[in-house]
Amino acid sequence: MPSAPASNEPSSCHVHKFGGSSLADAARICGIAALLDDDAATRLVVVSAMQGTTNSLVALADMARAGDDWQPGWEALRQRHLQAAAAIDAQERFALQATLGDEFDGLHRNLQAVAVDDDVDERIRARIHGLGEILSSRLVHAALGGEAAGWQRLDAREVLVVHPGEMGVGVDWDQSRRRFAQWRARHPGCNAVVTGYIASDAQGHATTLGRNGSDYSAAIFASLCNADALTIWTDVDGVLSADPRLVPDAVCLPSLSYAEACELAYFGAKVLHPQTLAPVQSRGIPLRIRNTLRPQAPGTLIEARANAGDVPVKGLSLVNDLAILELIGSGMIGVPGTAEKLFAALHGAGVSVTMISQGSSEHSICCVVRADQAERGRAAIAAAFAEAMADQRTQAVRVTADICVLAAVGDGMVGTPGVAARLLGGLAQARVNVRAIAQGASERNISLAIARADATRALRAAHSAFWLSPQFVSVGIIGPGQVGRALLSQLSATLPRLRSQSRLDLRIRAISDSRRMVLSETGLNPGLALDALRDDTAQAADLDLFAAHVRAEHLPHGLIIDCSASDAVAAKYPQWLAAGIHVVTPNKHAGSGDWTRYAAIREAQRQGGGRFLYEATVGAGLPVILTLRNLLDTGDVLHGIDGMLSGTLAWLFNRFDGSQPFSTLVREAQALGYTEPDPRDDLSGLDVARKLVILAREAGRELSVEDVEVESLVPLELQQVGREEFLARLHELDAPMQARLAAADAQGLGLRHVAQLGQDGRARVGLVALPADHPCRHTRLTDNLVQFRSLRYTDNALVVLGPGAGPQVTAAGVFGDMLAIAQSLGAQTGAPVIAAGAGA
Ligand SMILES: NC(=O)C1=CN([C@@H]2O[C@H](COP(=O)(O)OP(=O)(O)OC[C@H]3O[C@@H](n4cnc5c(N)ncnc54)[C@H](O)[C@@H]3O)[C@@H](O)[C@H]2O)C=CC1
Ligand SMILES: N[C@@H](CC=O)C(=O)O
Repeated sequence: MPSAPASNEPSSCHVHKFGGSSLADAARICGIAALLDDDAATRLVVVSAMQGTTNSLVALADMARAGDDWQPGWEALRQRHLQAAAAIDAQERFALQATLGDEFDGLHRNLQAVAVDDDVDERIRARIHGLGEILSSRLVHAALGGEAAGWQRLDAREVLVVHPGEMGVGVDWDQSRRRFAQWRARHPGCNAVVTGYIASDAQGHATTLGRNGSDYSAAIFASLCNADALTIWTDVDGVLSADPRLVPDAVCLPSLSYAEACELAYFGAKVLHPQTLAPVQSRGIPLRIRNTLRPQAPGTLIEARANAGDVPVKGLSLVNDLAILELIGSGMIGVPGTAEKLFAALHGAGVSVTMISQGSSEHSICCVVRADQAERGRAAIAAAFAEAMADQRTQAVRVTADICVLAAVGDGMVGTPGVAARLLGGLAQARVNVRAIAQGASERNISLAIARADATRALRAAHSAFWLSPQFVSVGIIGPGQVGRALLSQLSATLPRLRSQSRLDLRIRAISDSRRMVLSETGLNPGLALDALRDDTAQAADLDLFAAHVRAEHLPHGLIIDCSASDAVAAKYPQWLAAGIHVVTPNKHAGSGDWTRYAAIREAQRQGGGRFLYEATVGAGLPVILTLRNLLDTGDVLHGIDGMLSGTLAWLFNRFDGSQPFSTLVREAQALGYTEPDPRDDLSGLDVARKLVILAREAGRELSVEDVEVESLVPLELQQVGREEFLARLHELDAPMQARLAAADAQGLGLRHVAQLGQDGRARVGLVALPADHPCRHTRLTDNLVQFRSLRYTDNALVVLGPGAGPQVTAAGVFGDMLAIAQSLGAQTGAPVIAAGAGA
C-alpha cells in the first residue's frame, strides 16, 4: 500500500480512465477532449485498448501458438488502428500512421516468434496482450493535441512495478512511487496519457494486471499522484442496483461506500474491477463512474461515507456456475480443527471458496466453490477425511451442482432489523428455495446459495422486495373500450400524484383487447397504452400468457381489470383468483353467470387470496354494493331491494315524451356510452336482471338470471338476429313504445323501468307506469335509484341515488376498487397506506 505522499505532484490532480467502449473508434477518441474540458486540474488520462482489441490480441497469440493463420486477424486489427490514426491525425502532425505501423511490425515479429517457438517467453506474450493500450495511448495523445497542447505520453511499464501473487497482482508501491516521482520531475506540471493494464515485473519484464486491469491501473495512478478524484468513464450511467439484463427495474445508484462497491465488484457488478477500490480507498480518493455517451448523467460516486438512501440494500448481484460442497458428520461436533483441515484440503487442491456456511450444531460444514473445481474439491476433502470417514466420524462429502449465489450488499443493513426478513420474504413469495445462507459480522452482505434455475426469479424477487413500494401492484387491463379508455385517462391524470404522495405504485404492465395484447416489463404509460396495442410490440392476445405476465413471480401483487363484457374472460376469474391475482371488473358475467362458476370464484378467492371487487357492475360509480355489504357486515337483515338499476333505461324514459322516435333516443344513449355493447342487453331487461342477481347473491341468496321474471322491450323477431341487423331495424321498436307511452299518458302516469327483489325471494324486472309522486319519477338523466329495505331500514328505505351509467363514472367505480385493493396491500405489509391529507 502507498506510504509517503508523491513528490513533484501538482497540488490538484485528477485521474480519468477511459474504457474500451469510450475508445471504440476515432470519433469517440476525439470526443474525450470535450469530456475533459471542464476539468481545470492537472489530468492523468489512463486508457484501455480500443474496444475488442485485447480479445483480438489474445486470440492472435493463441492462433500463432496453435499454428493457425493469424495474418488476416493481424491485418484487420492493423487496418482498424491505421484508419483511426488517419482520422485523428489527418494532417500528419504526429506521424501517427507511421508510428502505429511500426508497432504493428513489432507485433508481427512477436507473433512469428510465438508461432515458431511453443515455449516462447511469457513476456513476449505479455507484450502482445498489452499492445492495445500502447496503440490507444498514442491515438488519445494525438487526439488531445500532443505535447504542443501540454500532454505527455507515459508507458506505464516505465514506472509501475508489480508482482503477481496468489491473491492477485500486487503493486511494489515504493519502487513505483519512486519511478513515478522521477518521471514527474522530468515532466513537471504537464498532463499525461497513461497506458492502462500493462506494467513491469521486478525484473523489468513486461507484464499485465490481468483481464480488465485498466481500472486497477487508474486507481494505482490516482494513488501515485495523490489525486483529488478518479473518474472512470464507461458506457453505462453508473453502478446499477442489479444487472439490468435480468432486472428491468434496476436503478442507477447515486452513491456507494468503498466497502459496498468492493462487495458488489466482487459479486460480479461488471462496472468495476474488484481490485480497483483498495488504492483509492486507502487514500480516501473519491471515485466516480460516468457514462461517456451521457456525460450529463451524474453517475455513481464512490467514497468513504456514501449517502445512505432510502433502501438498506444498495445492490444485488449473482455469481453463477457454482456448486455446494458439504462435509457431514456427527463426529465433527465440538472437534477443534475440522474446519481448518477442510479448508487446508481445498487450498491444497487449488480450490477457491466463494462462501462458507456452518450451522451452530457443527453437524455439517458447507461451502460454495466454482463448479469446475467442485469435483477436485470433493476428492480433496474425501482424502483428507478418509480416516474419519472409515470410522464413521464423518458420513459424507456431498456435491450439489448448478448453484448460484445471490448477494445483497449495503452499509444500510448494518444494525437494521428486518433486512434479512425482507429479502427472504421476497424469495419465499417467488417460491425460491434457499440452500445455504451466509452473513458476515460486518452485516454488509447477505449471501444466499440457490439453485441456478431459480437465479433470475430470485434476483427479480429480491429487487422487488427492496426497491418497489410495498403498494406496488402489477396491473393488466383487458377491454380498452369506452370504460377501459376512460379508466386509462383517469389513471394517466392521477397515477403520478398517487406515486409521489402515497408511494402507491399501480404499474400498467399489460393491456389486451380481444385480438392483441402488449406485455411490458417496466410499465406502460396509461396515456399511451392504446397506441402500444397498435404498434409492433403488440402480440396475439392470450389470456393465460397475459395473466402469467401480470402475476410475475418476482412481483408482489398482480391485479387484472376486466373492462370487457366477455363471458370468456369472466370464465378465467377462478383460475386467476386461485393464483392470488386480484380481479376488479364492471363486467357482470361472473357475478350473475352460472352458479357453479360463481361458487368456484368465491372458493378460489378464499383459497388463493386474490380479492374480487366489482362495485361498478351495479350503479356504475355509485356505492351500491358497498352499501349493501356494510348493512350485512354490521348485522342488518335485508328484506328487499327495489328501484331503477339501468342508466340507459332511466335516461330513455326520462327523455321519451313522444316528440322523437324511441329508436333515435336509443342511438343517442349508445353514442353517449350508456348502453351495453349490444343495446339489446339493456332493452331486454337482461342487464338489469344481472344486476339484481349480483345484489341478491351479495345478500347470500342463490339467485340466477333464469329465476328473474323479465319483461323484454325487444320484439320477439329482433331477439335472435345479429347485433348489426338489430341496430338497422331499431325503428321497429318505435310503434310499440309509442303505444306504451300513450297508454301511460292516458292514465296520467309516467313510464319507468324498475327492478324488485322481494323478501320472499321473488325477483322482477320490467317497465311500469308510475304516478307523478313516485320516487322513481323524480330522477334525472341516467340516475339509478336503489332502495334497500332491511330490519333497520323498515319504514323508510336506505336510498342510493345518482348517475348509473357512462364511461367516466363507471371507470371511477373501477378505479375506486383498484385503490381499495392497493391500500389494503400497504396495510397488510405494515407499510403506510395513503397518508391522510394526501388528497387521494
Ligand atoms: N358503459 C357503462 O356505462 C357501463 C358499463 N359496464 C360494463 O363495462 C364493460 C365495458 O363496457 P363498455 O366499455 O361500454 O364496452 P365496449 O364495448 O366499449 O368495450 C368492451 C371492450 O372489451 C373488449 N373485449 C371484448 N371481448 C374481449 C376479450 N375476450 N378479451 C379482451 N377484450 C375483449 C372489446 O374489444 C372492447 O374494447 C361491460 O361489461 C359493461 O357491462 C358497467 C357499468 C356501466
Ligand atoms: N348499460 C348499463 C351500464 C351500466 O351497467 C346501464 O345502462 O345501466
